[in-house]
Amino acid sequence: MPDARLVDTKATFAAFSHVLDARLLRALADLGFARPTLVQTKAIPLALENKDILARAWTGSGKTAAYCIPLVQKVLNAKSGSTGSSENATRALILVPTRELSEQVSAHLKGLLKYCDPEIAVANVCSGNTNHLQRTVLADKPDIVIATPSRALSLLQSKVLSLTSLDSLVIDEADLILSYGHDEDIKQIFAGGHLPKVYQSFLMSATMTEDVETLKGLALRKPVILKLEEDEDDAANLTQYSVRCSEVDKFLLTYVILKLKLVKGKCILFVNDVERCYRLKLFLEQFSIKSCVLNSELPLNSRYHVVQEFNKGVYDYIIASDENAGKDEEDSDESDDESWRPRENLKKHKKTKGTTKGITRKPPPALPLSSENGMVHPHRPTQSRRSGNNAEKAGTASTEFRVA
Ligand SMILES: Nc1ncnc2c1ncn2[C@@H]1O[C@H](COP(=O)(O)OP(=O)(O)OP(=O)(O)O)[C@@H](O)[C@H]1O
Repeated sequence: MPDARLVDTKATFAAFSHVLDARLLRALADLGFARPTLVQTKAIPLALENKDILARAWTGSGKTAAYCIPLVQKVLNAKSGSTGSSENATRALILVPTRELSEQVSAHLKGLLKYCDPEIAVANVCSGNTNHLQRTVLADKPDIVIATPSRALSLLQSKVLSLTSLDSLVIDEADLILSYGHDEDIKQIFAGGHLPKVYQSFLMSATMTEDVETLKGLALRKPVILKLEEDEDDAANLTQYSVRCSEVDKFLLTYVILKLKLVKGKCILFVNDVERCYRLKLFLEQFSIKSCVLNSELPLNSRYHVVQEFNKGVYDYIIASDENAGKDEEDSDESDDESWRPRENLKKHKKTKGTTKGITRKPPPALPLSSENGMVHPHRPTQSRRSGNNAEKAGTASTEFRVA
């Protein structure tokens, strides 16, 4: 449920009955969506007028439905035969940075399509299905495809996915997608002749970053820009402290900070490389401070296990490394886990130092972590950042600090 301040109290979904299919309205009612959020009120009619949209609104403000509702409606229109052919064709592609998000979007669409099944088919090609299964699913030309850019590109290049009938392209989490190492893939999707000449694009983002500007140039033509957040940026909610000390004192200082509870509650400690994770863990163990280690050398299952243990309270401290272990993730099963990418916080941190631009197929696959109510998630939490802030006020959220 979005923050009450993000809901449009003057609007109802019923007011969209002239543009939205009754089945969609029924599904929205079943989902408990009585009123649209602000971003939905603005985006839905504009999207149905085929405008390119850049929507910037807080996490948890309902951006997913803001593009999914018009997407579904447009597919229904196209399939009704009045505005197009009823032949099977992929008409919408939703690009997301991580598999986790693809699952959320897929679940959301499933709810919206409750009464349109089987008329509209959705394929989430980020999920753990085998290539063979994905080929079979895509052979039926599902109406809506959800993919990470790397997956979409490989399916396009192998001609398993065809976008010749594409009506709508969505880039969700546009502020994160490039920092998750997808920049080359995205460029190739746009430059590789995979897209038709005319289609509508949506860029959905929680923040306005240089990456969003880059994507805007690539994906949008004369977009309507919806800016539905206050001019408050994340940094306004953060306090950053730094202590200059010698290398030999760093671990000791970390111990003192934890021991004296200068940092309260759960804590994520960032270090520069994998080896240092273990060194700091061993160091803290000498003082009976238990911690767990999280880095890109651990297998996927272990990483999730570590995060779960942290969330359950088995450990109060995660020592995490940003270092890219350098393994070729492209062909392994784990390549699907694109949640193992730098966190937006890290990106912003680097940005302030002016070092993020020109990302190629990098970047250090830092951490899939974000914290919400003290819980760590392998992805940015879906709740409003504001609720995260409240949690911090309540003293329950985790803290992050860097032992460089
Ligand atoms: N109009 C609405 N009425 C009630 N609940 C809603 C409405 N729109 C969205 N929600 C719910 O609010 C929550 C947050 O929505 P959503 O995940 O779409 O936000 P978002 O802006 O896309 O966030 P993110 O930036 O993380 O992608 C979800 O649980 C969603 O089901």
